Amino acid sequence: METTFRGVGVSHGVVIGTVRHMGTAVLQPPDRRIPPEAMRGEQGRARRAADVVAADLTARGALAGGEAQAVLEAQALMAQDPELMAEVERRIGGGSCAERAVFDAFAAYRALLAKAGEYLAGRVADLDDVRDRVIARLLGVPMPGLPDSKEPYVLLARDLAPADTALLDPALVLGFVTEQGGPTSHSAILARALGVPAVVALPGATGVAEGTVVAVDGSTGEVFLEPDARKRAELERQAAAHEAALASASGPGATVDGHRVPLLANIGGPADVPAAVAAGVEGVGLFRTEFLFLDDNKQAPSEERQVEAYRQVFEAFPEGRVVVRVLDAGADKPLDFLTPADEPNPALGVRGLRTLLDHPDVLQSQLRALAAAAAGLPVQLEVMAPMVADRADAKAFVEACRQAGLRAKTGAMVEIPSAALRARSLLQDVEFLSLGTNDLAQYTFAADRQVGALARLQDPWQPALLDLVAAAADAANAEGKSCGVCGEAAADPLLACVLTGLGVTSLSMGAASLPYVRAELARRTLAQCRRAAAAARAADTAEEARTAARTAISGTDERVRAAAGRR
Ligand SMILES: C=C(OP(=O)(O)O)C(=O)O
Ligand SMILES: [Mg+2]
Repeated sequence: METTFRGVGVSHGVVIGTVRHMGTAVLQPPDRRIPPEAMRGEQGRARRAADVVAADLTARGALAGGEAQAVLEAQALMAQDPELMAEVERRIGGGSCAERAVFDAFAAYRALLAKAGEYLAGRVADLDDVRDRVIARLLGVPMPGLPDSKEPYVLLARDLAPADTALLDPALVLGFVTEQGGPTSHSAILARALGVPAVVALPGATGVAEGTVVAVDGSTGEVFLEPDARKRAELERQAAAHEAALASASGPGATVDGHRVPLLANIGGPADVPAAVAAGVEGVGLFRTEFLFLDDNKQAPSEERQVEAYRQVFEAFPEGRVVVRVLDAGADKPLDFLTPADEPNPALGVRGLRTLLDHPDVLQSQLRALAAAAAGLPVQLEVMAPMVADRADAKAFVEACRQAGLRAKTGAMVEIPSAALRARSLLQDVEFLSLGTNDLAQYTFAADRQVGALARLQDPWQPALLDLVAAAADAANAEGKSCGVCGEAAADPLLACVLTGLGVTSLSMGAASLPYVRAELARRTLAQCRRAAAAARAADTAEEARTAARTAISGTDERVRAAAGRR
């Protein structure tokens, strides 16, 4: 029978596929004692498990080829190492069960390797992986790490760490569902970057059995187990209608009655530029520069390296607008050489602009590199600071830009409620605002964005968050300045219309979301967007705001009819 679960949809689209689990590393198996008559059988079980793991590693090596093959073959040899197997059998002879004997024998071998200098010590991680695989095989649980599958699948996991996601093969992962993570977590941002449907914060997701067929609707957050033929047909129809709507919209962002809302890209470096250009973005609304600094946790990258990376991005958008955010270190992006190690609450500590004002040399070097990279190019460079709290912060940032000789528009990110409430005061110094709704939600609701259990409070449809967006947009409007959104809120098509109705002047998002936002905006008039915005703000909960906006926006409008008549 079909069962439906609901989590938080974070990456659009519908997909139907077979579930494969992300395996977790094996914890220490209990020391179950076995009677003497079971020992031979147990030794055979251990040998067979090691043989199967070795054969599997060799087969995967042959498939991968190159350097990966050498590594996997070396691991296969470890699994069958005669001395190691003899030690496993000796321990089983002493009364240990196979899982525990493997765990203890590998631990002894591991200690030897770790002591044996750099090269062998580097192989400790490979040895641990072999141990976890043999134990997983003995326990009959999924292998650790990403599933070994040649067939495309829907990945189920408690959460996905950046290290796991770096290895994801977009050709195999049809979509994913996680138990933890909120709309602004790593898993969600990655899903959007890959362009696969995803649902996060779904309690009990990992309880769904391997091999179950599921349909994942990344827009509504619904996950259907074993959908029947009728449900599949309905979902496929919806997906096809969606694709057709996407294909019909192109060009710059605008409502059907011609109110322009530039659609810009969020990028993390030059590697994200091709996808952004392919999606037809009108520029970059958020260039997160942290990527350059994360390579080396001990020092800032040289000015020359920075110039090279920035220039690559600027050259890709000749005459386009590129909004660069200066380094946002601290909290979820700590850097050893900048972030204090002893903060009791790093999200409320020295991060973002606060870090840079404490390290003016790092800020000056970055601003000089930006100026040098833009020199002689027609790019419209805008530079903004993360985590601006008040006018003193805004003033200090503008002054730093002036000192570095940077000729660019200067702006402030609105990520702290104080900045939204006093936006007009910030705008006496900066030339534009950009709403970072991920952090703005975190600080408005005192809800850590990394904690999946608080997903309800990080929902960007929360009316209190919409009130703060309206306050910032109204202030910018009154000052004749721009106010964009570059947080994940801009990637939700219906919410993008609401933000437009609230008066924001541009929307910046991961490239994969852009066609959905463009298509939705192109179906609505500005008046409809405004009605949806008013209805959402009048609601009391995020869920009610979503429903109210959906109802308000779908009412017919004279200008829609007029626009349709002209076509
Ligand atoms: C865009 C934002 O910045 P980041 O997600 O990089 O903190 C935000 O906080 O909304
Ligand atoms: Mg932020």
